[in-house]
Amino acid sequence: MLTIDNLELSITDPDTGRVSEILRGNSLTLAAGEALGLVGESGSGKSMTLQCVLGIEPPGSSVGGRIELEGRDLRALRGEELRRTRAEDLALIAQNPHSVLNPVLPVGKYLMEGMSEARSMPKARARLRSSELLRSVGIEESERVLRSYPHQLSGGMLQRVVIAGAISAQPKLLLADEPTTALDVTTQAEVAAILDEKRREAEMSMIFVSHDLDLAAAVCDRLAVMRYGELVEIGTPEEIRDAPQHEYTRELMNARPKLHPEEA
Ligand SMILES: Nc1ncnc2c1ncn2[C@@H]1O[C@H](COP(=O)(O)OP(=O)(O)OP(=O)(O)O)[C@@H](O)[C@H]1O
Repeated sequence: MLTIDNLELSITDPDTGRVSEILRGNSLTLAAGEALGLVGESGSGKSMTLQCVLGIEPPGSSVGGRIELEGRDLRALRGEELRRTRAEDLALIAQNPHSVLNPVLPVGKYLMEGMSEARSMPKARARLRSSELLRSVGIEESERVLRSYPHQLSGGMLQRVVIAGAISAQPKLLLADEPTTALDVTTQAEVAAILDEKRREAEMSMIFVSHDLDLAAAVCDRLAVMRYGELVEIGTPEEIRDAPQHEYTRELMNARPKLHPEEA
């Protein structure tokens, strides 16, 4: 459903004129309903890859290559078609839920606005649906949460709200950028499990950016390993774990914390 072909990104510094090569001609495909984990160290270009899919790369960027969503050239879309594709077909779950939620609006309003825009739903129906959605991501006191402002809720709760909102728009492709990194460890596992469950139920495709190889392996069908802007290896979590082909993948595997000392 998604094809990325020879994606290149360079960014020119407006002050010095220096050009940095950020992505170096990467290609990958994603099947309908498939989850792909993008892993690799900080600065390897994971977030920038998502930004190119969304068409929100930083000023000074020059992008080469092609990104197709169900045969449509995403980077050629303009105006209303671009707006509609972003609202209906793609959804971003960012690391920090505060970057998505408006601090001066109750979270219920965020959910309802998303729904009314994407699905032209009447308000009362959208409110009921928001409450159902929150319960479906494990939030029991859904009415209280709908009335709460972002600063009144925990990070884990807010990320569940963002996931509920993303799923409700029934996008074709979820783009999750380190969605649990800012949460404490127990909440990380819960939120990742909810994202995984909801995505599978709705049969959505996902690109899951993470520096945590084990977490990505738990929620993804395949892993793509990035280093210095280059995609060095793609495989199933088992292939990556048991038979890594690239030296860097082996380093990444060895660098992860050992949960089970007998693995060492
Ligand atoms: N606005 C920007 N202008 C210029 N270069 C940038 C900009 N944002 C990021 N970069 C550079 O692009 C490269 C890739 O960054 P990116 O955020 O995609 O990495 P990442 O793999 O997602 O890492 P992290 O896990 O730290 O988010 C880095 O070298 C970074 O310094």
